[in-house]
Amino acid sequence: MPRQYSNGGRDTRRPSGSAPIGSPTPSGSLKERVGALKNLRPFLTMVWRTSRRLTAGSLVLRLIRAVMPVITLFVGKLIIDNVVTLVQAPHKPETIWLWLSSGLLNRLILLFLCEFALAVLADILGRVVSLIDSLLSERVTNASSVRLMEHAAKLDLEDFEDSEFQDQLERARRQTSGRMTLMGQLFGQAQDIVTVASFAAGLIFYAPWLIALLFLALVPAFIGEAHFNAQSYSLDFVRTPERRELDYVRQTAASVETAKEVKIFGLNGFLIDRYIRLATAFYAANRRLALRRAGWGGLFTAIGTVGYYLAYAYITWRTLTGEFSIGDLTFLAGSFRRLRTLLEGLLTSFSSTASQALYLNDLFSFFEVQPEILSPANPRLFPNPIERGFEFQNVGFRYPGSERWAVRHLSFILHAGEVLALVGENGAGKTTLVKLLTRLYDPVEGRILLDGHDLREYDLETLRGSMGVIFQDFVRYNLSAGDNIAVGKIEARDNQTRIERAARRSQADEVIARLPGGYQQMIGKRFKDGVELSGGEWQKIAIARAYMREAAVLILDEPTAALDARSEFEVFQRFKELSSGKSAILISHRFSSVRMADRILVLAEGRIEAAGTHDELLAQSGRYSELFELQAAGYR
Ligand SMILES: Nc1ncnc2c1ncn2[C@@H]1O[C@H](COP(=O)(O)OP(=O)(O)OP(=O)(O)O)[C@@H](O)[C@H]1O
Repeated sequence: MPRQYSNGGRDTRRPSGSAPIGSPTPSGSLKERVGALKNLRPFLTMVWRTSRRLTAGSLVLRLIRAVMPVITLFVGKLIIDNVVTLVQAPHKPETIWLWLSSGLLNRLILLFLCEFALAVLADILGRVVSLIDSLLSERVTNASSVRLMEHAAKLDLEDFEDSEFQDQLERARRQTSGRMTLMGQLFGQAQDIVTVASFAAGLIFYAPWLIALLFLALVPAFIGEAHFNAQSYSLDFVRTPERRELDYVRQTAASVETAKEVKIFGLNGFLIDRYIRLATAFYAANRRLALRRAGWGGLFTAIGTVGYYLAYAYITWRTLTGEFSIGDLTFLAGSFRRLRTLLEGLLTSFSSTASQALYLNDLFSFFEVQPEILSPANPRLFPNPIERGFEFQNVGFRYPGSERWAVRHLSFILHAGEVLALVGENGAGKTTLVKLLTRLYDPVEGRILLDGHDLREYDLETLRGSMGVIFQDFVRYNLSAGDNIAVGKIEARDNQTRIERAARRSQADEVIARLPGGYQQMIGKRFKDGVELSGGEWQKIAIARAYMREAAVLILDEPTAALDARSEFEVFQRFKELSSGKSAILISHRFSSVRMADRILVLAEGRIEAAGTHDELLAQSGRYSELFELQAAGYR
């Protein structure tokens, strides 16, 4: 059941592989950008919910700051007018002391003090606002990252295995930190609007049509900005797969996980070439856009500058005719200049806000992806104990996007308390069967029953909680040895007795006893003082996770391939003893281990080819005995 990954209403589903860099979807059209403004509301709600105090603080202080420029400029005008009056006075005192004692300077001194106080206040407010903004934006980044992780945790495995979903996740992940400039920008816009209004009020009083001239002069710059921002977004959007590949290549070329193989195979050159090829394509596309943007941007700004000088000439002329005072001239020219800069900034930031809102689509549309594997409205509780067991009834499953059935017509029962082994060649469908049993996927055909009821009727959390599964590609957590076991039941992380019991059961206790830090020892090489383990040692630790869970169903999907023959034998013998009373599945390619199971299912090409005990299957002289003989011959 292929699903559609939402991306702001655009259909970007395309065949796997990637669009060439610079392909024109999405368009980032005006309609699309205006539509994206709806994202600002949930975004601002997210900011507000993160910290009401900081958000309100930032806004209030910004509003105070907003009116300060016009007041400062006006005080400047009063100072100049006052100076002009004093200069023109017929009898001027001769020394500074006489000036001061005459009282003529009182008004000027007061105005100076005012301007000084305003400058200091503006500086303090500016610093406090940027402090608040940086604290707030860090908190918003953290909060949205947490929300992203929480949401990702709800989604299906199917989602994670889909490359388009990975692109979407990558875009969303970038937005958690990437959009923080947006917050400052929106708040800044609110502040600038108030400042513009205050300057405009002054200008309207003196020369209303100057404002019209100003707007006209700025329109081309605005349209240009909007256009290039949209282009930039669509370039970014279509390049997500390449960007992920770029990150992947960089990570592969330089990480602890890959260093061994990269060195031995001498892959550095290959990886670096690949990186350079991708990065060069990125650079070329970026450069093209940057050059066009710079060219057009320069032209549009020049139009704005012409507008400014026309207005300046007009004000100067009216000052010459005596209609405006020298103070008026400085105030008006200053207001006009500031207004132009502010409006230019505002118009471009409006356009960039609209584009950034497009980026928010990536984040919010990720939150809209809903899991399909869910608990029903009135779920059944997992039976304790399991009475009859699990029954596969004609189960078939195809991976999304695949024409081939990974398993089909599977019908068998895993009885309560039974240890069942699955054997079969690579790709036979063993892991898929386990994924279906644990509801990582739901069957496409048929159904799986637990004690007579469809698995889908049970509460998903308790169902998964009742299963201790270790896959062949289990995770090697760069955590302490104890925590590596505790992840099997993270709620019991502080229960050291339980951790040690699980370790004994999987023989991980012997591994841990040799570690310098014991259970506290950091394992894996990623962090300081980490100790690397051998493949088999990692597996023993991972198997302990299954015991840590103390679950009703135990499944080992071949996490034992790296164990030496004796260890695997012991691990499985113990697994058999410990799973008494539990239903268990073990998957292994070693017949010495498989033969311990109560019953063995032989899978071939997604179907059950034979079933029985070791001896029964040998007697049938089918694939099982053939594979057994092959392996036995290797030891003779
Ligand atoms: N995530 C996936 N998406 C698409 N196809 C998959 C996926 N995982 C497995 N398959 C396909 O399903 C089939 C069964 O795979 P499965 O992993 O169940 O085999 P297996 O018996 O566990 O093999 P092995 O012994 O190698 O672990 C294979 O043909 C494989 O290519």
